[in-house]
Order: sequence, then structure tokens, then C-alpha cells
Amino acid sequence: MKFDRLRLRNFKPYADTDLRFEDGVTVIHGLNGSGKSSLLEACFFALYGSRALDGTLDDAVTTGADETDVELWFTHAGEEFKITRELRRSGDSISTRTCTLDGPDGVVEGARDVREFVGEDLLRMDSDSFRNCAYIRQGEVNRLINASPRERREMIDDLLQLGKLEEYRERASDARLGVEDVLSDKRGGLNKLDEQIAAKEAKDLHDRLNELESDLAALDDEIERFEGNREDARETKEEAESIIEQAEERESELEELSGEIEELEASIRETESEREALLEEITELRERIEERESELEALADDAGIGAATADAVADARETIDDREADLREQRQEQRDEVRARESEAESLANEARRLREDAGEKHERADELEREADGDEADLEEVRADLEEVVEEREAIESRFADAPVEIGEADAHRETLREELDEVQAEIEETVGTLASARDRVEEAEELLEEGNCPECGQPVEDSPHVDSLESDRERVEELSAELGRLNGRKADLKAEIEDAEALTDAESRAQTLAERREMLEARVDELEAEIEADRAATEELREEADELEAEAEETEAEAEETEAEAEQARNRVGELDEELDDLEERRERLDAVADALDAIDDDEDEIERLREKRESKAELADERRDRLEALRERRDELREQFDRDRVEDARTQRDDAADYLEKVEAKLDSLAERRDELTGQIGSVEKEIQELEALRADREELAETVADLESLHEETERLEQTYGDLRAELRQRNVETLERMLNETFDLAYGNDAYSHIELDGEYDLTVYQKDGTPLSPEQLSGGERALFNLSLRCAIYRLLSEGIEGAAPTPPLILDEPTVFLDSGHVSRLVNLVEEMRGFGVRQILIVSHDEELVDAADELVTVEKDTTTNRSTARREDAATLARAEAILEGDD
Ligand SMILES: Nc1ncnc2c1ncn2[C@@H]1O[C@H](COP(=O)(O)OP(=O)(O)OP(=O)(O)O)[C@@H](O)[C@H]1O
Ligand SMILES: [Zn+2]
Repeated sequence: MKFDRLRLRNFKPYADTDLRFEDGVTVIHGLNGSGKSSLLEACFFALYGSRALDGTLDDAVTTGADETDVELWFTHAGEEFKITRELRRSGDSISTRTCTLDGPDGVVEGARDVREFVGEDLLRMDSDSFRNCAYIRQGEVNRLINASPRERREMIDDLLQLGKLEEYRERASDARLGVEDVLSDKRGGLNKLDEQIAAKEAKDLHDRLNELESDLAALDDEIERFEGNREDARETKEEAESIIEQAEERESELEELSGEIEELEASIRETESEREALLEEITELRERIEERESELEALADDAGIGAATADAVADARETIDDREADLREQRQEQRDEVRARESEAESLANEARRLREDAGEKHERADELEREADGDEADLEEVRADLEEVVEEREAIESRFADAPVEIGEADAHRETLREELDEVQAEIEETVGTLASARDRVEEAEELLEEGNCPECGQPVEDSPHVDSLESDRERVEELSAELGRLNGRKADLKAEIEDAEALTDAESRAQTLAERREMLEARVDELEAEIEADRAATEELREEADELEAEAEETEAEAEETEAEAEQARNRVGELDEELDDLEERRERLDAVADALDAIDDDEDEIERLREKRESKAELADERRDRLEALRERRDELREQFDRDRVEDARTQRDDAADYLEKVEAKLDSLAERRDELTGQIGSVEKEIQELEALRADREELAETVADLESLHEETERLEQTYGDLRAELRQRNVETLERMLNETFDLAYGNDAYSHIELDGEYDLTVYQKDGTPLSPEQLSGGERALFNLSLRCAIYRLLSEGIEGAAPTPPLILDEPTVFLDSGHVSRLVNLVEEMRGFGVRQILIVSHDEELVDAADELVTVEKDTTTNRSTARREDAATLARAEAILEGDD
């Protein structure tokens, strides 16, 4: 096998690393803690999964990350493979999400299937064997030496597939043991069966059965005999019982007969007395009929019929019925008449009442209208007086205007003209007053200045002043203005008087207007009242005439009503007469009824007599019949009395009681015999069952004996098989031990080359002994640390050789992985290690991965991988040095030499 490529993501300190591996020796170097061991671990993990880890899956995942991918490409037996493992965190724990192995024959999926494929199909070693042989971890150099011989043996056996033989032998042994178990079990069963059979045979079952059966036959005979006796007794008993029964029957019949005879005699006596009573009744009835007939004549007279017969009564009744019908008809007619007249009279009275009411109403209405007309006439007088007053006042106003300066209708305008003129005069007065005042002021001022000697105009001394002359004209002006003011005031007084007159005229004018309107209104009122009065008077007259007419009509109607009432009274009287006549008829009918009743009563009595007579006769017949029956019964009684034999019945009773006694006893005997018989049959049954069981046991035994024989031969076979596997393994192991010993000696010689040791011995039980030159044996644990490391490497090397040479087909040799193998070695032995490594390459180990700082080893490497850790991110990277770097490294080393 050869690793081709490893890709890591978040595996331990690696963030992202992709590394190719080549054939030959690859040395991995780097500082402590840079991630070298982790790189190897990743390869191991890819192959075997969690079993390759010291801790849990958690440890594989970079601290703080949630997932890890590891991919490993490798070649094995010329085929290419790739393993992918993906770990994912879910919740608190890490688990494998995918695990696949791609190979030429398809994909293997699942962590377990991949592990088994790698361990069993490819490398033929599980993770432990891998660790023991191919993957030598830091500090585990002594693992193989420290192991016990047994562990060593198992490991090497496993590697060389001898384990399989042991497994087969063990399986054969297991099978043998299983067969032994079954065999001893079956043998035990056989013994038990033999014992059971012997016990049963000792019981003489068949003899016992014969004995029981003859007992049973004897018993059956006895039972039969007793049953015959019982039958006889039963017959005797039955016969006796039937005789007794007959006798008892006769006795009871006799008793019955006597009772019946007595009854009959009594009933015949009773019937006779009944007949007597009937005869008496008939006689009584006859007497009553005679009495009634004697009364009948008088009744017929009362009813007014000649003969007291049913026909005469019927004829009389018919006449009465006819008459009654006639009278009832008449009475109905009269009653109708009464009703008709009464209602007519009432409606006439109502009509008269209504007419009188109408007349009264009309009279009232006429009185009312008359009163209204009187009232209206009084009003008319007043209105006319008002009208006269109005006309007079108007005339007075007209005469006043005759002297006035204006016509009626112009007074208002005239007064306005005067008022305007007064306003103008007033304005002129005010103006004149102002002008006059200022003129007077000027004059006064000038006079003062003048007195002081100055010009009133300019204040210059007066003498010679031009202005002094105007004073005079001013004085004139004052005078003129005063005169004008006097005139204006006179005019104002005149105008005021004139306006007063004009105002009086204006009032009169508006009064005249009011009067004209009032007159018109009053005139209309007069016309209206006159018309109303006339209409009311005419209506009054008309109403009174109508009322008079209505009263006359009412009187007539009242007379008519009275007449009709008299007619009704007449009809009522007639009804009364008819009622009386009908009552008479009723009386007559009652008398007829009396006659009829008497006749009926006589008839009824005669019928009753007839009925009683018949009854009497039938009773006579009944008595005769009973007498006949009595005769027959008496005869039968005598007959029975003669037949009865007392002695015979007594004998029968004794026989019956004896038989009953015997039956009781024989029943008890038979019961006890039956019990005995059940017992016997039960015993026979159980003996027969036991015989069957015995036969069954014999059959079982035969079968079991066959099985035991089969098992015995099987046991021999498994023993042989076990032996064969054991022999085979011992033989193969002996051969392997010999070869391994030879190879171990060769490699150790090569690796150590020390003259102190002569050879190493590996015995059949894989016990290792090192012999010194002088022949003293030494246990490997006693070697020095370096020697042990070399010894261990030699042993592994030898195993590798054995694997590659001893197994046919593709040698399952994985890359040899060494983590710091040089720790205990001095420089001389490092060179020997280099030789050893080369030697291994020689016998087919294609790839050797070594973690080492040793320069000599680095020098010997075909490939160099540098691992570094970034001190800031704490993440590791691994990279292959190219050939140039290698050459340089070599050159430097050579330079050092
Ligand atoms: N799960 C992890 N996540 C991150 N870092 C880890 C994890 N497991 C281990 N490490 C780190 O990886 C380093 C250990 O790597 P490794 O043992 O491969 O180193 P080395 O190069 O073999 O060292 P030495 O030369 O001492 O043997 C340590 O620094 C450790 O802290
Ligand atoms: Zn390390």
C-alpha cells in the first residue's frame, strides 16, 4: 500500500492542508508542537476512524471549529482508493456525518463498513495490529518487547492469518462441546425412560386386566338377575293397584249416585210447590179482570163513546186529532194577525211622533229668525243716526275752506311753502347778526386807538394817517345792518302766524277725508241690514206654515195608529177563544186514554194469565222428566250395590304392599351393585391407560436411542475436526516461528552489528531470548534503551518481511510509519537505522514515513515535508520541499562534511 495524498480541513492544528506523498522515504520535520505527529495520526484516522484516536472524535476537531474533513488517497495492489471522512458537530457532540471509501469496485459507505473493508479486505489487520506493526508511535518503541508472549503470539498469528485457524478450531471445539451437552442430556433421558418402563412392567398390567374383566362379567350376571326380580314385583304391584282402583271407583260412583238421587227428589218437590204458586197468581188475575170490566162502562160514557171498544176509541181519537189540527191552524193565523197589527200600530205611532217633532223644530227656528230681524232693525236705526252726524260735520269743514286762501286738498303743500320761507329768513337773520357784531367791534377798536392818538389801521400817530377816514363809513354800515335786522325779524313773526293757520287747515283737510270714508261704510251697512231683515221675515212666515201642515199630518197618523191597535186587540181575543177550545179537546183525549188504558190493562192481565199457564205446564213436564231420571238412577244404584266384592279388594291390598316392600329393597341392592360396577370399570380404564403409556414409553425410547447413536458419531467427527485444526495451526506456527527467528537474527545483525550478542531465539511460544557470545541468555527487557529500540525495529522489520514473503497475492504491507525513532540512538546507530530502512524498501515496503529531526535521516530522505505552525493563528501547515531545496540541503550537509 502507498499513501498518495492527504487533505485536511480543521483536523487538530491544521486549518487547510493538502499534501502529496511519493514512493520511498519521506521525512517529516519541524519544531516541537508544530503538528508532525498530528499529520501521521490523520493518516491513521482516515484508515480506521475513531479507533485510531486516543481520545474521542471531539479531539480530532480543531478547537473552536464545528466540522472536520479528512481525505486520504492511496494505491493498493495497483488499484486506486480514496477515503473521505466528515465530522460534524450537532448539539454538544461530534459525530461522523459521512464516511465513504471509493474504490475500483464501487463505494463503501458508513464508518463501520469502511473500517471493516480496510481491516479485512485490504490490509488484513485491524487497528491494533496496524499499531503493533506499521505505525510506531512516539514513545511506543517497547510495545512489542513488553508484551507478554501470549499477546505477541496472538498478534503475530493474527497478522499471518493463523488466527483464523484457531478460530475454526475453537468453533469445532464449541460444536463438540455442544454435541456433548446434547448427548449427555439425551443419555440421561434414555436412562429415565428405561427406569419408567421397568417400573411399569413390574406391575403385571395384563394379568390384572384379565382378573378385573372376569369380576365385571360375574357382577353383570347378578345385576341381570335382580333386575328380573324387580320386573316381576312391579307387575304384581300394578295388578293389585288396578283392582283396588276399580273398587274405589265403584264406591265413589255409588256415593255420587245417592247424592244425585237426593238432589232430584228435592227438585221435584220444589217444582210442585212452584206450580201451586202459579195457579194462585192466575186466580188473582182473573178476579182483577172482572173488576176492570165492570168499571169500563162508566169510563166509556165519560169519554162520550157508545161502546167501550178499541175501535170506538180509535175513531173518537181521529175526530179529535182532525179538529185539533184545524184549531191550531186557525190559532196560528190569528197570532200572525196580532203580530202584524201590533207592529203596524207601533210604526204609525212612531211616524206621528216624528212629525210632531219636526213641527216643533220648525216653530223654534221661526221664533229665532223673528228675534234676529227685530235686533237688526234696532241696529239699522243707530247706523242711520251716525250717518246724519257725519254729513253735518263735512258740511261745516267745507264752509271753513270757503274763506281760506287755498282749496280743500292744497292745505298741506301751502304749509310746506311757508315753512321753507321761514327757514330762509332765519338764515338771513343769523348772517346779519354776525356781520353786525364784527362791524361793531371794528368801530369800537378804532375809537380806542383814536383816543390814544394812533391810527387804528397801522398804529402810526393819527395825524396825517390816511386810515382815519374809513371809521365814518364803518359807523354807517352798523346802522344799515341794524335796520335790516329789524325788518327781517318782523317778517319772521308774520310767517310764524301764517304757518299756524296753515296747520289748522291741514288737520281739517285730513278730518274731511276720514269722514268721507266713514260715510261710505255706513251707507253699505244700511243696505246690508235692510236686505237681511227682509229675508228673515219671509223665512219666518214660510216655516210657520210648514209647521202647521206637519201638525195636521201627525194628528191623522195618530188616529190611524189607534184604529190598527183596536184590530190587534180583536185578533188577540180570538186567539184566547181558540186556546180554550184546544184545552177541551185535550180533556176529551185524556178520558179516551183512560178507556184505552183500562182495555190495555185487561189485555195485559189476560196475556199474563196465558204466560203463567204455559209456565205451569212446562214445569209439569220438567217434573215428569226428573221422575224418569230418578227411576233410572235408582236402578243403577241397586245394580252397583250387588256388584261390590269386599274380600277380593282386601287381598289385592296385601299383595300391593308386599310388592312395594320388595321393590324398595331390590332398588337399594341394585344401587350398590351399580356402584361396584363403576369402580370395576374405573379400575379397568386406568390399567388400560397404563398399558398405553407403557407402549408410548417404549416407542420414545427407541427414537431416543437412535438419536443418541447419531450424536455419538457426530461427536467423534467434531473431535476429529478440532484436532485437525489444532495440528494444522501448530504446524504452520512452527514454520512461521522458524522463519521469523531467522529473519529477526538477520535484521538485528544488520541493525545492531554488535559482537556482544551471538543470536536471538524465538521459541514455539514466541518467547524471545537474546544470547550473549558466552552463551548466557538475556531477556530483551534487559537490553539498553537504544538496543531495545533497535531490537523492536528489527522485530517489526522481520514481521514485515514475513508478511510480504509469507502471504500469497498482494502483500498487505502498509507504509511503515515511524514517529521519532532515533530518540535513543547514537549517531552510529542512526546510520544503521538508515540501512535498515533501505533494506525494508528492498523487500517491498514501498513507502516509509518518518518523523525525525535527525540530519542523517533527513539526508537519506527521498522526500522532505516541512511542518510549521503560525504563531499568531496557532494553525499548522505542511508542505513538501521541492528537489532544489533538497539539493541545497544536501549541498549544505556535504559542505559541513
Ligand atoms: N483539536 C486540536 N485543535 C487545535 N490544535 C490542536 C488540537 N489538538 C492538538 N492541537 C495542537 O497541535 C499540537 C500538537 O501537535 P503534534 O503533537 O502533532 O506536534 P509535533 O510536531 O509532533 O510535536 P513534537 O515534536 O513535540 O512531537 C499542539 O500544539 C496542540 O496544541
Ligand atoms: Zn511530535
